[in-house]
Amino acid sequence: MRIGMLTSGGDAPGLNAVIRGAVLIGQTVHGHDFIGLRDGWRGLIEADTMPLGRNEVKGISKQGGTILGTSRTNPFEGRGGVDRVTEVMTELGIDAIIAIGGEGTLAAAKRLTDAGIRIVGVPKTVDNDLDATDYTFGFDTAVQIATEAMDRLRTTGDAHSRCMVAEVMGRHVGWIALHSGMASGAHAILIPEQRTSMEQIAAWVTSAASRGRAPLVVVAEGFTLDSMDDPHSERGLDAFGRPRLGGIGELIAPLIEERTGIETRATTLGHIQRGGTPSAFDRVLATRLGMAAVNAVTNGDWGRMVALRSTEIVTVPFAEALGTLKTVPQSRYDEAAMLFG
Ligand SMILES: Nc1ncnc2c1ncn2[C@@H]1O[C@H](COP(=O)(O)OP(=O)(O)OP(=O)(O)O)[C@@H](O)[C@H]1O
Ligand SMILES: O=P(O)(O)OC[C@H]1O[C@](O)(CO)[C@@H](O)[C@@H]1O
Ligand SMILES: [Mg+2]
Repeated sequence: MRIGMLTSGGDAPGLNAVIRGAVLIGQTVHGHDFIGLRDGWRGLIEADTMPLGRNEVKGISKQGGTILGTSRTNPFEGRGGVDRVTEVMTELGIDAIIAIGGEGTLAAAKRLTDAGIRIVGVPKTVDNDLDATDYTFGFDTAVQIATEAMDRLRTTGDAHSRCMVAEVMGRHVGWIALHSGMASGAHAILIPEQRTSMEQIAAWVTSAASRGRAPLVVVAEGFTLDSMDDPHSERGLDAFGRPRLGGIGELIAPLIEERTGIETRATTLGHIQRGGTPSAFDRVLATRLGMAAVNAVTNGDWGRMVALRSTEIVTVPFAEALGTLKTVPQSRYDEAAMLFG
């Protein structure tokens, strides 16, 4: 079979390991050949391709980013649509597509599969918010990067007896904040799932400072104070028309200072969390997902994505992956909150 492969949506460390795992197992075990579709669905709609063989995937599992490029192109907009996708696949001799992306990419893949296009999905998001898989690759790396940054913020905070606010990614869910905050011993972790008042945050900060600690507050970009209607956004809209988040840390830092009298500084980690070399865990998970995606293509498991369940890689229907987001359960937040202040 000739398999077209694309990466779509925000990048995540491990994308290249998926690509390598798929190409190696696909060529050596199943005799498939591969063609790279550049910049997500755009490459499919515009028939913009690149060679994708053993040579192209040599040594790439430790590289961040994606050798295929990515975009937030909607395959149904502009020149796109089912007829155009079918036309390009016929023209390029593509029998099936492996689409690697988050819930948006998989929603587009589902619509195309429902119309008869042969697609298998690979879940991707640093936010770890896809319900059908226990973990997504990229999350472990993002948590590691964020934890290292917080360890550094704590030493400079200690030196100046300041409160440090660290903003991490997490549009809808607080997994990165919860894990990096727990790992670094944060005095408060603020996540999208839990609206919190400034009074409560100030109380945690004051409590930590009263024991001689320099307070560390970890906040996910999608967190909302109980006084806010929507997550903080000051950077316009993304290519899909959604508010770009970021800046909540800078917003709450002066409010903490005002209420506690403790000098407070904010740092936004931003895309540093998504860049650079993936952790060993993410490389292994991504490689296994890539290999499993090719097995799914070989079996004709169209409309399904590969997923991690416990230690096994399984396949689940797109619909299951798209149902609900995997939010931080109340019990996990309560457990972490016992250590706040
Ligand atoms: N329901 C949908 N139907 C068709 N296309 C969609 C749908 N939802 C999203 N898309 C398209 O898929 C693209 C990728 O989705 P999105 O930008 O949300 O990234 P993602 O794959 O979810 O990854 P990320 O984790 O970065 O959000 C969108 O920019 C949009 O063009
Ligand atoms: O800056 P970009 O590429 O639009 O991505 C930002 C978004 O991507 C994510 O990292 C993953 O979906 C979100 O946490 C964040 O809102
Ligand atoms: Mg998305």
